[in-house]
Amino acid sequence: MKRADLDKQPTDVAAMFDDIAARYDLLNGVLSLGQDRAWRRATVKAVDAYSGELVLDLAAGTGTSSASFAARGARVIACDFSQGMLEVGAQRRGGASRRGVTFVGGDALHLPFADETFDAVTISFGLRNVADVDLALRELRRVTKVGGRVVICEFSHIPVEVLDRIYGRYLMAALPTIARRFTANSEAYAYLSESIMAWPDQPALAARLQAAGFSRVAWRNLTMGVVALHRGVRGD
Ligand SMILES: C[S@@+](CC[C@H](N)C(=O)[O-])C[C@H]1O[C@@H](n2cnc3c(N)ncnc32)[C@H](O)[C@@H]1O
Repeated sequence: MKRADLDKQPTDVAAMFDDIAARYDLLNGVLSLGQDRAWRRATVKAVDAYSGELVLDLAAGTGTSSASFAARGARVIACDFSQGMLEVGAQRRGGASRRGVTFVGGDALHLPFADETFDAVTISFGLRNVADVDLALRELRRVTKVGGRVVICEFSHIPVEVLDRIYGRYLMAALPTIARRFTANSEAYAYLSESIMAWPDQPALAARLQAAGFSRVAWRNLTMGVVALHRGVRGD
């Protein structure tokens, strides 16, 4: 059983997701108490992709969100460095390039795309897992066209302290226990809890987006801040 630690060594992270790929989407629904669908709908709305646009869905995993962007007519590159996640995604869609979604292997820290390629770039529940968040943000900016947009959907923090503490208890105690019933690799879900607790809050992530060169940065809380949607624009 593979699990990553908070140093997020790329080989450990990729191996962990290879390991859980087959049950990944099922577990998302269970552990989020069904909220994941609403989070994805909000992300699709924020990306606001339209017909003819080229969208990068980075750390796309099995391409669950990528499919929703493509359903609006955009062409979507679903990029990830876990071969296992990409394979499950391609299998479910009947091929590695089908119905507007093309699965591509690639590392967020060295994106295999030319400068200013995409109309919009987005990453859902992926940024928290990369070893160098600031480098990944700079890479996202590099491949975005001038005037293009970035949308980050990531677990975050509930701004009301007492609620955040209760949520922290769910993360550290209940979540791995529930995961144990559904997957042989419950250790991966202990990593999930730890990495959420250690993740920067909403204003701190916004500051890092700005430091990476995005402008008009703003965010919106979903489920009281359990998840936050950050967005920004590449200004020049
Ligand atoms: C929690 S999953 C999210 C998958 C998908 N975006 C979703 O919303 O279901 C995190 C994904 O990030 C990918 N990932 C983590 N670090 C990465 C990196 N440096 N480059 C590319 N993908 C990465 C993992 O392989 C995994 O598929």
